[in-house]
Amino acid sequence: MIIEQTNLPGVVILTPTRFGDARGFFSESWNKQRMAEHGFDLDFVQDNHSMSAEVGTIRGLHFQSPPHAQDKLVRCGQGAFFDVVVDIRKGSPTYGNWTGLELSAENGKQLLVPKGFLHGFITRAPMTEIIYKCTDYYAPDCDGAVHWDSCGIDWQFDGTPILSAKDAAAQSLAEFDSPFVFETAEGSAG
Ligand SMILES: Cc1cn([C@H]2C[C@H](O)[C@@H](COP(=O)(O)OP(=O)(O)O[C@H]3O[C@@H](C)C(=O)[C@@H](O)[C@H]3O)O2)c(=O)[nH]c1=O
Repeated sequence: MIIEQTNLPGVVILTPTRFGDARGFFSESWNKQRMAEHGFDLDFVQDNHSMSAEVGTIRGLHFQSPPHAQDKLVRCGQGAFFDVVVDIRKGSPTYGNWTGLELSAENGKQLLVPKGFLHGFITRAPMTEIIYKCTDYYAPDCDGAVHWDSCGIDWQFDGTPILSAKDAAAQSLAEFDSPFVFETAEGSAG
C-alpha cells in the first residue's frame, strides 16, 4: 500500500499493492488494521456503488452535514473518472481549495475524502462505476450540494456535463454557508 499526501492536508491517495499472476491480479482494497497503523482509524458502515452510463457525467459536489458527516474512501470499479474534493471547513487555510485525481479500474488508486470536504467526479469512460465506503449512513436531511462549476475546478472537459436535477440547481460556493469548522489540535479555528 502506497500512501501519498495531496495538496489538501488529510486528503490522501492510497494505492493498494496488486499481486499479478496468470489469472489477473489480487489486491486488498481495504484493510482496517493496516490503515490504523498508518494513523487512519476509520469505521466504515456503508458501501455505495453507482454506475454512470455516459462520458461527461458529473455527480457532485456533495456533502453530508453534521451529525451525519461522512469520511469516504473512493475507488473505481469499472471505467475511469476524475475525482474532485474541495475544502469547505470554515477557517481552514485551504478553504475553497480543490484537488483532483484520475481514478480508474486500471490504476486501482483510491482517494480518502475526510469530513468537511465536498466530493464529486466526472466520468471519463462509458459505463463507469464508482465504489466508496462511508463512515456514516445516508441521511437525506443532511444531504447537501454545491454547484460543480462554482469552485474554480478544472474538470478538463469542454462539453455540457450530464447532471441530476438536484446538482444542476445547487447553490454556488460563494452563497454556501458551510456547516463545517476547521479543527486544529487545540480545537476549532473559528
Ligand atoms: C447517496 C445515497 C443516495 N440514495 C438514493 C437517493 C436517491 O433516490 C438515489 C440517488 O441519489 P443521489 O442523486 O444523491 O446520488 P449521487 O448523485 O450519486 O450522490 C452521491 O454522489 C457522490 C459524489 C458522493 O460523494 C456521495 O456521497 C453521494 O452524494 O439514491 C440512497 O438510498 N443512499 C445513499 O447513500
